[in-house]
Amino acid sequence: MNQPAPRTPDAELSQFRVKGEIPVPALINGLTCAAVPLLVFFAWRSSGHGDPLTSRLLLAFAALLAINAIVFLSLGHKTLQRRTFITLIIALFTYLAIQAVEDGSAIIWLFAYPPIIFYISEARVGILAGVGGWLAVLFLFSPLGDMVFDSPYSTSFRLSMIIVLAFEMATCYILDQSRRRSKLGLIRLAAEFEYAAKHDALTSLANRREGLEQLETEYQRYLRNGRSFSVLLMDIDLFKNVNDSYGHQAGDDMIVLVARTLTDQSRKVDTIARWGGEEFLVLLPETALTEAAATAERIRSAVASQAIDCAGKRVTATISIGVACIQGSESIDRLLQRADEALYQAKTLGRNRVCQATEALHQP
Ligand SMILES: Nc1nc2c(ncn2[C@@H]2O[C@H](COP(=O)(O)OP(=O)(O)OP(=O)(O)O)[C@@H](O)[C@H]2O)c(=O)[nH]1
Repeated sequence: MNQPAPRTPDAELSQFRVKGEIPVPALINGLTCAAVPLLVFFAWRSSGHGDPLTSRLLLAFAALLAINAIVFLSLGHKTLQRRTFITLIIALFTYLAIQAVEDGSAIIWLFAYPPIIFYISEARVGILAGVGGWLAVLFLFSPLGDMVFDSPYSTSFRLSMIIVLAFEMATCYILDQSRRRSKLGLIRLAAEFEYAAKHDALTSLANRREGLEQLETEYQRYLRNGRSFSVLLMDIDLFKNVNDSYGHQAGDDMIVLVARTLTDQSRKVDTIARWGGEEFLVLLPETALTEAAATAERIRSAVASQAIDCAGKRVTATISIGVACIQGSESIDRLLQRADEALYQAKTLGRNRVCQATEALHQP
């Protein structure tokens, strides 16, 4: 009965955006806008330094980043945009490091890599890409890397770079985890608020507002496809006596017991709502009057067979039910009014019974 509020798995975090958060595609486009002129500038400098290969490659990276942004703006494919961007920046940073572009100072741009990679990827990918990048730099600066690439970096620069990069990776990871946890907390809070707004706190059934919403949805479906639906309006008999004789807590227990019985006796497609204090409404989609009356009878009999325990005493309850099936072009209000009239009839006929709102007697 006490269903928890819906939970959001970590993997689905990226599908939600909290207010104020920069969307990943927008961040990538922004970084692209900043990177393209920078790359063109450094390409121009490399050309001036007599390094046409680096110049051409930097221009190629600039062009590919721009194309990636244009493809995203035309197709809107977020995953393609993100993966292409990650691939391009990994290739770019690798080239900057290995070729010691700008007399080796271009490797400092590597510090931009961890915050970007953690922000735009899932946590797992961020860790893999971050640690992978750091290990690649470690290899480049190792004696083995020296043999392969012959880098010009000094020993003290290598040492500082490796340590500071590891420090930055760890800091980015911690901050990113904190950001993700905060976001998850906000999403869960929003889900709990939404759940509380639609459900009754005592029984966890839909509340009256949610019941009316479902009724409206079913009504619109009926207007479209003509498939009738029915409602059961029910009320616990002489409930005031339970409160007066056994206390308010016993009354609450009785309400919970009836709610649980209704849930057990209904289909998954039915909506069960706590309509008022000791009043409930069951919405039966695609159900005619005869079928609805049979369901009501089954519910009535199930409730009558249950009891709550009050200080060792078995206290039973009965309910009266009014059944109505939508007809013609009547409104929801009119349908509920007919169900209410049938419920009133069940009460006046002696309670613990089901009464149908017959079409002949109750034309809209
Ligand atoms: N324990 C408890 N009592 C409630 C709750 N909501 C409403 N009630 C009580 O339910 C009682 C409803 O009583 P009435 O409307 O007079 O009807 P009844 O005694 O059920 O009699 P009939 O409907 O004519 O069979 C009132 O005493 C309300 O105080 C609730 O959430 N918990």
